[in-house]
Amino acid sequence: MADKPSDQIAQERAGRPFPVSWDQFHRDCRALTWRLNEVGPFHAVIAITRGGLVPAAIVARELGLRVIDTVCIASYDHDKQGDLKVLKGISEQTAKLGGGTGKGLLIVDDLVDTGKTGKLVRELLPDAHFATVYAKPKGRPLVDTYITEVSQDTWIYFPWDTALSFQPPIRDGAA
Ligand SMILES: O=P(O)(O)OC[C@H]1O[C@H](OP(=O)(O)OP(=O)(O)O)[C@H](O)[C@@H]1O
Ligand SMILES: Nc1nc2[nH]cnc2c(=O)[nH]1
Ligand SMILES: [Mg+2]
Repeated sequence: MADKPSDQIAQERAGRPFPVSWDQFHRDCRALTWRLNEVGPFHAVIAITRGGLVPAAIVARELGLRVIDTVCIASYDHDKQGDLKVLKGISEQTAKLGGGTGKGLLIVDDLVDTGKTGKLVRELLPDAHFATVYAKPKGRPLVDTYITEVSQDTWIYFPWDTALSFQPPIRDGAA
């Protein structure tokens, strides 16, 4: 049988679609930074790629941090989670700043869902502060600071994954 198109799979998976605009995302990142500003100071920001790159840039700008590193992890193929792969860890230089355990380092990701990614990063840097913009209930206990909680059956659509498109009128069956 032919595979379903990926947009159909995403639609079926998206029990509750939660689309986020650039404007909203920027606002939520700034709200996250207000909270983080009370917790720091931090030596460096570590973005979990790729989704963490955008919030990390905004948070780093607002906190005045210029040392930014990445942990590169691949897990979801679009909306299906496979095995986690650490494609790249943090640099030796950043590891030193965090005393080997991540103390004083700020890890940023766009969201936690099942918490698998967060758990892996926590194992790498147990004393780092882990912040996400959005959190679903299963992953929430792994996060130190987040802004908005959404239900586990929500699928968040980020502005870098979406584009404006025509919507049929509600009366004609639009969701
Ligand atoms: O809590 P979890 O169930 O582990 O899911 C959360 C992770 O899933 C997404 O990343 P993804 O692996 O899709 O890669 P991307 O950031 O490159 O889009 C998201 O950006 C988080 O990093
Ligand atoms: N875009 C997106 N990626 C995810 N990865 C895990 N959960 C989600 C989600 O709700 N939205
Ligand atoms: Mg990610």
